[in-house]
Amino acid sequence: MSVITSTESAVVTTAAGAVNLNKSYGTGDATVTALDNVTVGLGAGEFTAIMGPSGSGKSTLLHMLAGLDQPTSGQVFLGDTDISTLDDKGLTLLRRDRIGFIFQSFNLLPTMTAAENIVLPMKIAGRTPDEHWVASIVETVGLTERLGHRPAQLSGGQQQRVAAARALASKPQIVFADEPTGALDSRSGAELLGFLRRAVTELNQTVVMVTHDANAASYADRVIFLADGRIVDEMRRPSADEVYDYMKTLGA
Ligand SMILES: Nc1ncnc2c1ncn2[C@@H]1O[C@H](COP(=O)(O)OP(=O)(O)OP(=O)(O)O)[C@@H](O)[C@H]1O
Repeated sequence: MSVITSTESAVVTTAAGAVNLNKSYGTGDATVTALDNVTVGLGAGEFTAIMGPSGSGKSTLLHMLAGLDQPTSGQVFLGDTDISTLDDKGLTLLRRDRIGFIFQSFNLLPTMTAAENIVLPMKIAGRTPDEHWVASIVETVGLTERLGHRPAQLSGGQQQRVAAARALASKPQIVFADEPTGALDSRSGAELLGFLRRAVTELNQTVVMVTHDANAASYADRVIFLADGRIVDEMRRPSADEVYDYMKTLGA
């Protein structure tokens, strides 16, 4: 989508977005509307957080934007590609080549070192990692001393930083993170969020993160609020307190 989104602070190119996106589960009386006519553009080179009460549609929106699930109706764009028109094979290639993922569970291979885990998806895809880029990611994530360690020899926070480095290693167009600090203590969570922040500010990456945590959202450039499957508001560079107070008005 080549839409340019104008904000009070900058003109931002859209990295991904949705137009009139709807997602329902089930049929008849049992139908659940998870997303209700969502239109949104996500800025390139920005860190966007998606917040909202439990069941508001955050994960559903992230899954649709990342090509992990098909919408009931509407369009989803990654750059200029309308991904709602792609078949399963096209979506698989798009996820492999153009998107990075960070999940709550780190999903590292236990028999491989941190360094091997970081470049594994690229090796599987038959791509040669850009060594300079991978080195800058590893340095930014603060893992240079740990590259020869296996996941079991790393703390949870270090494992999640390996997973984050893996997500960014192929220079994806966008990184989607689903509750990336959910399994971390607050200090490890802060380290991971600091890394995502630097990846955007210093390495010009694009990150979109679902979170329940107002403090985590305060690392973002923009926070989008969902309620009952709709976007109800957004804030730019809010403090944790501003996010927390707004979430209370949503009943969360
Ligand atoms: N596979 C599914 N089948 C049926 N209903 C679903 C399915 N996935 C999600 N839903 C429903 O869609 C709505 C939105 O769910 P979603 O997981 O996107 O919310 P969320 O904001 O991410 O919630 P949470 O913060 O609790 O993870 C909820 O009412 C949920 O029960």
